[in-house]
Amino acid sequence: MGKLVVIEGLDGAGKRTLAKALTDGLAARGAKVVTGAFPRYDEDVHAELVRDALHGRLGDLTDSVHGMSVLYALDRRDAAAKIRADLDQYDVVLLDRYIASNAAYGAARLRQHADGEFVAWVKALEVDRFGTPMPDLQLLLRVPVAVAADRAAHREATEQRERDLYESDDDLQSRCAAVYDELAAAHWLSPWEVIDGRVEWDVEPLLDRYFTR
Ligand SMILES: Nc1ncnc2c1ncn2[C@@H]1O[C@H](COP(=O)(O)OP(=O)(O)O)[C@@H](O)[C@H]1O
Ligand SMILES: Cc1cn([C@H]2C[C@H](O)[C@@H](COP(=O)(O)OP(=O)(O)O)O2)c(=O)[nH]c1=O
Repeated sequence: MGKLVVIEGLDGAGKRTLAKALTDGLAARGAKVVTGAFPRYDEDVHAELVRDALHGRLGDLTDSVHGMSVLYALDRRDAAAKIRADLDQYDVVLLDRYIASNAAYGAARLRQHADGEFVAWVKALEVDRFGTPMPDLQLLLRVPVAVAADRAAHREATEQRERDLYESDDDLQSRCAAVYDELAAAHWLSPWEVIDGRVEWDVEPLLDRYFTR
């Protein structure tokens, strides 16, 4: 049975970059790794709707925090069987964003904290009701909001990728960073490790701690 490892953090924190480094590091240690990312924009109709909503194409849908969260949750519900099959076949299933993204962004939008009603609602929906697999380890890639915003802006300029509704809201990103810190401190759904994303990180100590065979 493989381990379900999740990378969480703000938009532009460097999650995609960390996923690549971890994948390479794990492969070098002989581990079989498969990676994925949520939302699955090009694979799932709910994720497609999320993209449309975040770019202003679904009217007032984005006004509803619960409505948006249900779409993200349905994307993961439809991926659950594949995640389970991958866990049978691989040593590590590495995901860029997962259930905690719904908890952090939704609670931040509602100005709640990690011990509030919304985070409990996400767990009840995704874990208890939908049976989406629980993570084994969650990695919070922690960077100051300004750094994440700069990186997201840089990527927008270099990759011609327009920032979406959440990405362009600095206050939301600040509140979201606070909820992420609380989720990590509470070890919500699994143990969490916090990685300092300001500096050039080294994944080897983390791999030594969790992935020695
Ligand atoms: N440790 C780092 N130092 C400097 N720039 C970084 C670092 N990690 C990522 N970046 C750059 O920041 C931008 C956003 O990184 P990315 O991995 O796409 O973030 P995310 O997936 O969290 O949105 C990219 O242009 C990437 O090259
Ligand atoms: C996966 C997920 C993402 N989000 C938010 C975080 C991001 O601001 C936004 C888009 O996800 P993101 O991973 O940033 O997609 P991309 O960078 O490829 O556009 O959705 C949730 O609110 N809940 C979720 O369950």
